[in-house]
Formats: sequence, structure tokens, C-alpha cells
Amino acid sequence: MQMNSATAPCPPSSCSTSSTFPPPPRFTSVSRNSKSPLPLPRAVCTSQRMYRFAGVPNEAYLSSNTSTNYVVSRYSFGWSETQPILPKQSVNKDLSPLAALVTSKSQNFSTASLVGDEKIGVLLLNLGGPETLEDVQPFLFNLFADPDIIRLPRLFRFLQKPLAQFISVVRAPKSKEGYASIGGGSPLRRITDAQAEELRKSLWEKNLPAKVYVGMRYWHPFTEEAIEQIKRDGITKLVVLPLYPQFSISTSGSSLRLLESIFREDEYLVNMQHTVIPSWYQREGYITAMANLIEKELQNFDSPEQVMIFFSAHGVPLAYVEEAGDPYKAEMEECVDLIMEELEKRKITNAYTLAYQSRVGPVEWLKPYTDETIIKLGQKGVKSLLAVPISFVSEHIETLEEIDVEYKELALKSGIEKWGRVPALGCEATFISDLADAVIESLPYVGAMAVSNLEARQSLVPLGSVEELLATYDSKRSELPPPVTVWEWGWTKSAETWNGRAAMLAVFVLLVLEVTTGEGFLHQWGILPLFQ
Ligand SMILES: C=CC1=C(C)c2cc3[nH]c(cc4nc(cc5[nH]c(cc1n2)c(C)c5CCC(=O)O)C(CCC(=O)O)=C4C)c(C)c3C=C
Ligand SMILES: [Fe+2]
Repeated sequence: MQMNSATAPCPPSSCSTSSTFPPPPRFTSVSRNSKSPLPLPRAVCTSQRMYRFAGVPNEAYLSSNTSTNYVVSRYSFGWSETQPILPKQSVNKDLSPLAALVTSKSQNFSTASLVGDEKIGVLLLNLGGPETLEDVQPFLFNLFADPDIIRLPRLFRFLQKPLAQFISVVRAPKSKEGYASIGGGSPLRRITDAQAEELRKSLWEKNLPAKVYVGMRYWHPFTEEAIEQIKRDGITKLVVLPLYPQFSISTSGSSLRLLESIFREDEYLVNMQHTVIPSWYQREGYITAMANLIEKELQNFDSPEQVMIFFSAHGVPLAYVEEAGDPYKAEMEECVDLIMEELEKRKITNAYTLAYQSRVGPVEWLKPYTDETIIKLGQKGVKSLLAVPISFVSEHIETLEEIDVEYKELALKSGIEKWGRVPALGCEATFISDLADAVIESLPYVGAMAVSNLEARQSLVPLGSVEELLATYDSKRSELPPPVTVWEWGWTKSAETWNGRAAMLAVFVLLVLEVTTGEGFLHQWGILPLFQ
């Protein structure tokens, strides 16, 4: 498999569990009691992002070594404004017995009192990837069958699976080519398992012998499998940690949606306390680790200060942000700002830009697009470019193939002479240690009851269950245009459009029947087998 030379190594890992359990804490959000309308396990969510410090959310618990903290406030249409929150001087540390535990990283508290006899688990959520070329089509089916990837109008939900079948069959050849070029499968499982193992070790070193589980959304080990193991192990407190630094409906949101449905139906899980760390791009350790990688990679250029730092994030369809209130774009921009601020502190003041890659299908995705931006930079006379994958912490097809091969080729054709790429974080030590801190800091809030939705929204660090978190970013659960457009969608514009699209839907249904039954006019004409 082709690998970037500087890829942060992940030691080989068999799997992701430890054996015994004990204790410690520090932040993520805060706890108060209230009645919950649903028999769900309660979750504490960092639904306002905290900047510039490693954890420590509520004013009652602020005692980190950072002086100014910011949150991005949530509104019904996603997160928007950035506001300063109370400086640490205003914090009353005596408000809670937990306050003393929420201090700077260097302090080593006994956490036994918090953990007691509890069995602590950490569930890492990730996307998953096909391990062989045969896996590609069923993997794509799982992805496109996800209503957080393609959300059909209620009336047409029954078409979700046939549509997923159709799109996956059509797309599979192209995807297979990509996976074939990186060694015949995705490295995601291997890397995620290694990250889980390193996280487990780091937690142990920090005096928290927790078990760490991996739950993938679209391939093995599926989230359902991880949950079964969690039950078998008798975990009583679970920290849910999506391995995406920034939150998106299409990634962390989708996994949380799945968890919500699993939790809801299972008595054991209803009684198991949990907390969610919805995004963590703002954490000091993560920002430092990213800045370290960039600083190191810049040294490979003859004139490091001349290099354009090119942040490339996985895109999402624009409608996710503009119609469904996905905080992804806002979080991504904040993340880039924070990394650049960190670099500036190190006197690295290179020009930089952010663009979005990997769009699928003809609907509009977040802009600017990575390919178009590369061409423009070439035209503007940029000669050296350092690509920084920013939305994902493992090497995967979109770093190894799309960036390392396609975008590099495009850049060289566009007049860029020197190309470099920052490796994904993988098992980088500062990063893993910071994830461990995030887990530890969230422990005091595991199982904390949420205040009412209204209060939660108004408080500095709103609390909520998985359900409340989901309701915050995606309360309307509005229809989203399919990112892979088999036909043009849109039911509300006019009757004329409606009629036209109804006709297209009919065509689509015929296509679906064709693909699923293997019979029909396309087969008669000898067209469909071409796709297969
Ligand atoms: C933050 C990361 C990601 C976002 C946001 C995201 C959104 C998103 N992705 C697709 C479609 C595909 N994604 C595919 C693979 C894939 N995507 C991510 C990350 C994000 N996706 C990863 C880590 C991977 C797995 C890569 C691997 O190594 O296996 C694929 C399959 C590959 C391909 O055919 O290109 C598709 C398709 C959509 C539609 C979407 C937002 C709606
Ligand atoms: Fe993707």
C-alpha cells in the first residue's frame, strides 16, 4: 500500500480491549438533574464547543490553565456565533465536589471515588471501510442506505434500500479502482484498532483502566457488534467518542443516530450511563499535534516560508449546512484558525487556505472545491503547496489516492512545482494522549441528567442526551438532496417540477427493479451489464 513517507506510525494492534477497571476524571460538560421525557440513558454532550483549553466546560469547573475560553453557541438552526465565556477568575471552584478534579493536566487526582466499582468503556465511532474489493459494493450499499447520507421524503422511505442498491452497484467499479490502487482495501480498520489500543494504553497510564471498543458505521466491526461486546463485558459507564474531530450530520451524527436507536430498544443500554464527546477539534492537544505535523513537513521544502498551507477537508453537500444546520463548516473553519494561530505562535506565518474534497455526484457541495482551488493557485503562481487532510485522523482512500495521487498530479500540471502532504494523525502520541484526557475529563459527567431542552440551550455548557444533541443540530430532520443524484430532486418548487420529477421517479423505480431483479429493458438492450 502506498503511504505518505511521514505517516505517523500506528503500532500493530490486535484489538481494542483491556481487562480490568478503575478510575479518574476531568471535564466535558456539566451535570444537573431533571426529568427526562424518554427512557434513554442520559448523555452529557459538549454541545457548545470550548476553545483554547483542554476540556473543562462549565464555569463551576473552570480551572484550566487557559485564560480566555470561547464557546460557539447553539441555536435552533445549528451552531453559529462565537462568544467569550467567563474568564477563569470568575469561577467558583467550590460549587461542586467535582470541581477539584477538573484542573490542569499535570495534576494527578485519585479518581477512585468517581469510578468506584463501575466498569468504564470507551466507544470509538468511525466510518469503516471495505477490507477487500469484494467488500466495496456492500460497503457502499450500507453507506447509501443511511438516511443521514441520503434522506428521502417520508413517503418514499421505502425506496431507501433499492436506491442504495442501485447507487452502490453503479458506483462500485469506480470505488474499486480507488481501493485497488491503495492495496486492495481500506486501511481504516487496522488503523482504528491501533488507535484504540494506544488509547487504552494511554488511559491506563493515566490511571484509568478502561476498555476501548471500535464501532464502525458502514463496515466491520459494526457499531452493533461493539455494543454487543460492551454488554457482554458488563460495562456500566460508557464514553462515546466519534473519531471525527469536527461534527457532521453525515459522520458523527449518523453514528449517534444509530446509537440512539440501539439504546432505545435495549433494557441494558437504557440503564447504562453514557456521555458523548461530539467534537474535539478545539482541544489543545489535537491542535498542537496538527501544528507539529505541519511544522515538521514544512522543513522538507527548500523555502518553507514560501509554502502555501492547503487544508483539505472532506466535503458535504451544501444543503447539509444550509438546510439541515450541520455545524461541520463552522467547526472546520474554527479548526483551521486554531491551527494557524498555534503556528503563528511558533512564528510560522505562511499563507494558507481551506478547500473541500471528495464530492460525489452533481449536487453542490461545500466550496471552494479542492481541485478547482489547486488549479487557481497554480494560475496565481503558487509554486509550493503542503496539503493538510483535516477532517479525518487516519489515512484512508481519500488521503492515499485522492490527495497523494490525483491532487498531486493536478497540482503539478497546474504549475505547482513542489508538493508535500502532512500525514494523518494516526497514533501520534500527543494526539492519543489528548484523546485520553478528553475521555477522562468527560467521566464526571457520565450519566448526568440533562436539564430541560430550554435550559440546556441557554446554559453555558448545555447538557443533553444523544437525542437532545441530535435534536440540536438536526431538529427538523429536513429532507436532504441525495449527494449522488440519480435524478433531480425537489418536491416543493412547483407543480410542473413536481410532475417532471414524479416521472423521473418512475424511471428510477424501473431502474431499481432492473438492478435488483436482473431483468428489464436495460438488460434487453445490453446496457446494464456494462455497469456491473
Ligand atoms: C469527515 C469525514 C467525512 C465526511 C464528512 C464524509 C461525508 C460523505 N461521504 C460520502 C460518500 C463516500 N464516502 C466514502 C468513504 C469515506 N468517507 C470518509 C469520510 C467522510 N465522509 C471516509 C473516512 C471514507 C472511507 C475511506 C476508506 O479508506 O475506506 C465513500 C467510498 C469511497 C468512494 O467511493 O469514494 C463514499 C461514496 C458522502 C455522500 C458524504 C456526505 C453526505
Ligand atoms: Fe465520505
